[in-house]
Amino acid sequence: MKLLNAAQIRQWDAFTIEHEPIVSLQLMERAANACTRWLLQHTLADVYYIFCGKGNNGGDGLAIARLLYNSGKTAKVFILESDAKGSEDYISNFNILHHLSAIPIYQLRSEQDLPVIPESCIIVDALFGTGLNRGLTGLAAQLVQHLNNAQAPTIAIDIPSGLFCDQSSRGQSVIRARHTLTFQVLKMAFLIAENEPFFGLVHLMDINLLPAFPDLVSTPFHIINQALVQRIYRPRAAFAHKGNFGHALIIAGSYGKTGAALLSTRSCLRSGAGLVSVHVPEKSVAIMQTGAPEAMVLPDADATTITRMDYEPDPFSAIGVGPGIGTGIKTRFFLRELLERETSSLVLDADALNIIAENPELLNLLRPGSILTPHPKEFTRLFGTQEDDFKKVEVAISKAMEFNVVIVLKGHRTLVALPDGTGFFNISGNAGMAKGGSGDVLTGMLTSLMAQGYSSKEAAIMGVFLHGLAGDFAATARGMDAMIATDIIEHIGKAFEQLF
Ligand SMILES: NC(=O)C1=CN([C@@H]2O[C@H](COP(=O)(O)OP(=O)(O)OC[C@H]3O[C@@H](n4cnc5c(N)ncnc54)[C@H](OP(=O)(O)O)[C@@H]3O)[C@@H](O)[C@H]2O)[C@H](O)CC1
Ligand SMILES: [K+]
Repeated sequence: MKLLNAAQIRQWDAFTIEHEPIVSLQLMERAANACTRWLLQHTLADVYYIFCGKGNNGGDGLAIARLLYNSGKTAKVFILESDAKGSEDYISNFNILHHLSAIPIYQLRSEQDLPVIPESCIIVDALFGTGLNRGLTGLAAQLVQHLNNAQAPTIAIDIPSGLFCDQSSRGQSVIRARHTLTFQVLKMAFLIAENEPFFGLVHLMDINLLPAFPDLVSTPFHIINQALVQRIYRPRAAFAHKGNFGHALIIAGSYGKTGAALLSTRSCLRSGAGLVSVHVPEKSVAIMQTGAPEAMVLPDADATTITRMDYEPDPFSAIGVGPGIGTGIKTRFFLRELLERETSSLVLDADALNIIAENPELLNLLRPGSILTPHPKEFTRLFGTQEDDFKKVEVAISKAMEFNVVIVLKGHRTLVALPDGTGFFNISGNAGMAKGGSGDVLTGMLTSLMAQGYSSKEAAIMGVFLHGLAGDFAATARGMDAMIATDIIEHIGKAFEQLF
């Protein structure tokens, strides 16, 4: 699914008005109705303090005030005054409300006008939406601070006021909402980690914008959804045999970190590969054969670390390397040797990435189509510090292009950055997965998918989606606090079932 920017969303609005057709005031009414229904269903307050700017976001707020009043609620409206005369639909809604006279309207012209906000009310933030084109200053910034200091919860309409859709809002005055009721589609701002304090829980309000529009525009960003992954997924043929599903190799573990090897191997086994081998330090062999009897074990010559490749890499259709291997000198030599040899595509994770970060020339040895799976800290070690998280997305994509690899930048909204310059955000998964071992599970899954012949793009998109979905099932079964990486593995099967 395409991730549209603010300008494209406004064009979609205009497209719907022209082709449905619907007059824009009615589209605003549709939007306000959706928000009002949500407020009536999900909030218990009997008074709503509705703060409006003078654009269409403010127009939404005025319409919501009227609809809440019609449903028996008390609404008070506060207008952030400015020299602007107001958008057409704002003015229409203002006139309707003015004639109604039952809803008090207060004009905010200076700091003295900022109202005392009772704890028991609900604040509705309809100051600025997708039309924000500069940071908030003056009274607008003071009002935002005033609302953020209030005890009452804030519900933002479309996007928290002051938050830019498509660029960083670092250092800006932004509303901190408990919930955001956003129209039709997610905005990029909601997928970026640094914005977490602002948008709270995001709820999509379907306002029936015409579905034909997104096909008419191009965008570098996409959201990974079930439909996309279903298109990638290839059901297993009934007459297939294990030879049809590739042979995956996991290279992982060191003394005290055999668990990482076990998690990667188990998740690899659970993700469909025909055969799975695992290269571990010699001392880990018994643990691996007991913990993952379906896998074949290639013991390292060294007792406690990965040091040598005493086997030919040719039979393996994909190799995952890194979980728990450490960054010792022999392991570093091993990784260089692996990168220099002609092998199938690699999935590089954890300490493999840390070794590369310390020896950046190794980046030039990466085989095209390899997948790198850094978490934000590993990403910084590899590619330096960026001034904000939007920049991080930009750098991930430019590095994917430069080295012709797929970069999976892990996080709550994992980004799959592709060498063709596009980026795919994953929206499955939950905070219960923010625990040791989750990344090892992803490495195993990606290696398994690559081994089966999925391209690195397909494997990365499908893998992060299934990993998150398995995590969501694990959270349902065990709870976010109690769930562990093994629970994610246990639910990979159920995640696959959603693709049939
Ligand atoms: N697209 C949809 O699905 C629908 C959206 N709706 C709602 O409309 C808003 C977008 O409305 P818009 O009028 O385009 O913009 P805003 O209300 O966000 O902003 C209005 C004007 O405010 C000025 N502005 C921008 N930044 C600042 C600032 N930092 N300080 C002061 N003023 C600012 C700017 O005008 P200028 O002339 O001053 O540049 C904006 O134009 C969307 O978010 C939805 O809530 C529809 O109701 C339904 C469909
Ligand atoms: K808003």
